[in-house]
Amino acid sequence: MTGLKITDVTLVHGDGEDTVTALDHVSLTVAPGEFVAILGPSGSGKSSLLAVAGGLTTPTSGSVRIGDTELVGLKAKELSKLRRENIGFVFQSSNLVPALTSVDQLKLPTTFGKFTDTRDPLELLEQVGMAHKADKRPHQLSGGERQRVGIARALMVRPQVLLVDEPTAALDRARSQEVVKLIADETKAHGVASIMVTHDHDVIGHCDAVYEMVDGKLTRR
Ligand SMILES: Nc1ncnc2c1ncn2[C@@H]1O[C@H](COP(=O)(O)OP(=O)(O)OP(=O)(O)O)[C@@H](O)[C@H]1O
Repeated sequence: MTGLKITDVTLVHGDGEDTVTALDHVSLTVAPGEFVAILGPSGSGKSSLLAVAGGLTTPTSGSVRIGDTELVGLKAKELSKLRRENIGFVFQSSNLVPALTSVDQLKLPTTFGKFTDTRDPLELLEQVGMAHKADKRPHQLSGGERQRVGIARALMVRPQVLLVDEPTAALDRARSQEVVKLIADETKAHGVASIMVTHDHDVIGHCDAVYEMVDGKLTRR
C-alpha cells in the first residue's frame, strides 16, 4: 500500500518523572488522494503528530510507513533523503526565501537531490493561480499569495505525503477557503496523502476525514 500509515505510535518527551506523553497510541492511515484534517486544543499533540509523520521526530514506540518504507529505525541520512524526495511540508508562515522570486522558490527543492520527474515550476505556478507573479519576491506578495507559492514549492518533487501546519493562521476567511481548496485539489489531482493541522473549523469541509486530538489521543469525528 502507498500513502501514509501510522500504527500505534506513542511519543514521550523527557525522562524520569518529568515526562509528557505527546502522542498516546495514535494510529492513522491516509490513502493517496486523501485529505485529512486534525483539530484539537493547544498542546494536544498535533504538531508532534506532523513531526512523527514527516520523519522529523522518532516515536518512542510504534510504526510510521510511507509507501513501503518504515521510517522508524532509518538512519538520519536516510531519513533526510526520504523527507526531501517524498514529503512536502507547508508551515503556518510560508517560509519562503526572501531573495528568491516565486519561480526560483519552486526550483529550489529540486536542486537538493537527483530528481527525474519533478513538476514544471511555471505550470505549477499557473495551477495555483500565481503565474502572473512568477518573478516577484515574497515581500511583493500578500500572505495568501505567499502561502500559494509555499504549497506549490512543497509539491514540486511530487511528494507522496503532504504535511500542512495551520496554513490559514495568517489569512482572512476568503483567502483561507482558497488556500485549503487548493490543497484539496492538488491532493486529489496528484494522489498525495495529505494531513492538515488546523484550528479553523470553517475550512474542514474541504477534507475527506476529520480527526480530533485530545491529550495525545486521536479520534475520528
Ligand atoms: N521537545 C519537547 N520537549 C518536551 N515536551 C514537549 C516537546 N515538544 C512538545 N512537548 C509537549 O508535548 C505536548 C504536545 O505538544 P504539541 O506541540 O504536539 O501540541 P500542539 O497540539 O501542536 O499544540 P499547538 O496547537 O499549541 O501548536 C505538549 O504538552 C508540549 O508541551
